[in-house]
Parts: sequence; C-alpha cells; structure tokens
Amino acid sequence: MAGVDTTAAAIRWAMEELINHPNIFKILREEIDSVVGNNRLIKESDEPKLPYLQAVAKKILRLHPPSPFLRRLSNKDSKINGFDIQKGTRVFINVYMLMRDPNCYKEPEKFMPKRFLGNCTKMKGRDFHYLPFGSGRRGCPGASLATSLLHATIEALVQCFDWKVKDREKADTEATGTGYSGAFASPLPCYPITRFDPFQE
Ligand code: HEM
Repeated sequence: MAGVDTTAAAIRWAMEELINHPNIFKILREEIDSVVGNNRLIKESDEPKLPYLQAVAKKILRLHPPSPFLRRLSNKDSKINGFDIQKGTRVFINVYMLMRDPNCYKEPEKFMPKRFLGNCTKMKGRDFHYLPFGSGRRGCPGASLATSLLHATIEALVQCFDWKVKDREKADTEATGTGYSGAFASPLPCYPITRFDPFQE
C-alpha cells in the first residue's frame, strides 16, 4: 500500500467535500481561526483542541476510503455467515460498503462530521464498522502519521485559501474512476484565492 497515494487521495476527497459543503467549511474555519489564529499554521499540539477538524478527517476516510478493500488469506477452514471458506482462500473485505452500512450509520451517504464528535472520536482497532486503516497485525502502520498529515494539510488549505470551482457549482464526489486508491472519475478544477499567507513577514 503506497502511503503517499492514499494520503493524497484522502486530501483531495476532503477538499471536494468541503467545497461542496460550504456550511461545514465555515464551521471548520471558525474552529481553526479560534484555536490557531491567523499568524501561524497548525502545530501538532493543536490537534487535540481541534475536534471538528478530526471529525472531518475521520468522516472523509469513512465515506471515501482510499483503500476500499482489505485482503486476507484464510489459514483454516471456517464458516462466515453460513458460507464455507476453505483454507487457502483469498478473502476480500469490502470496507467501502461496510462503512456505508445503514445498520451502523444513519444516512450513510451524507457528509456530516458532527456525527463523529463526542463518543465516536476515539476509534479503536476493533471498531469493525470503521476500518479505513484496516485492522489487526496487518493494519496500517502509517495510520498516525497519515492522520497528522491529513489534519495539517486540510487545516492549511482551509485556513489560508478560499476555494472557487470552475464551471461547476459542485465537485462530483459520487463518480469514481477505476483503480485502487485515488480513483477519481473527473478532475477537480478549482482555484485557491489567498486569504492568509503564513510565510509573509
Ligand atoms: C490516509 C492514508 C492511508 C490509508 C487510508 C492507509 C490504509 C491502509 C490499509 C487499509 C492498509 C491494509 C491494512 C489491512 O490489511 O488491515 C495499509 C497497509 C499499509 N500501510 Fe497504509 N494507509 C495510509 C497511509 C500510510 C502511510 C502514510 C504509510 C507509511 C508512512 C503507510 C504504510 C503502510 C504499510 C507499510 C502497510 C502494509 C502493512 C502490512 O502489510 O503489514 N500507510 N494502509
């Protein structure tokens, strides 16, 4: 699994969803402005004080997991939901569908970060309804790094720029292309308008 690919894909999905949901963009920007202010970028120590940013990142990975399938090799004969799985069978776990299961999430197709505030903010390896980084011994070792990268990049893109989409009112988040991670059917032609330059004296 290429960590750069998957992290870049998640950042792009985040920008698409935030551009499509100006109300959520506004709440996130207000949180960032109140915690980080407007004369510097986010520091690692700010992360716990930015619960809405954390919720946005988690929600992006739920709706648009850059690795939509997990792969395992069955090491013994077993039965799952009445299906016989023979030893040596390659098993694919459809994480994309799992994380859009209406039995686990109300209105699963909706981008509603506030749902991840409160109790749901702490995800553990055995929360099998939330698996963007897989689970168990082969779970993603880069999960913490990827989460911090996601927070820092989304924070900077929201804090420093306003975003305009060309020729379309909304970015198309439902159409997906072929391929494993970062599979976008169409490019996202959008323009950043500088709001704040952290590198200016
Ligand atoms: C948003 C970003 C990322 C996502 C969504 C992601 C997701 C995943 C998933 C689903 C797996 C398979 C887990 C399983 O089968 O249970 C995986 C494996 C892996 N990931 Fe990531 N990953 C991300 C970023 C990174 C980064 C930044 C690194 C390294 C710095 C990394 C390194 C790895 C490695 C080495 C494996 C293979 C682990 C093994 O097979 O034992 N990933 N990742």
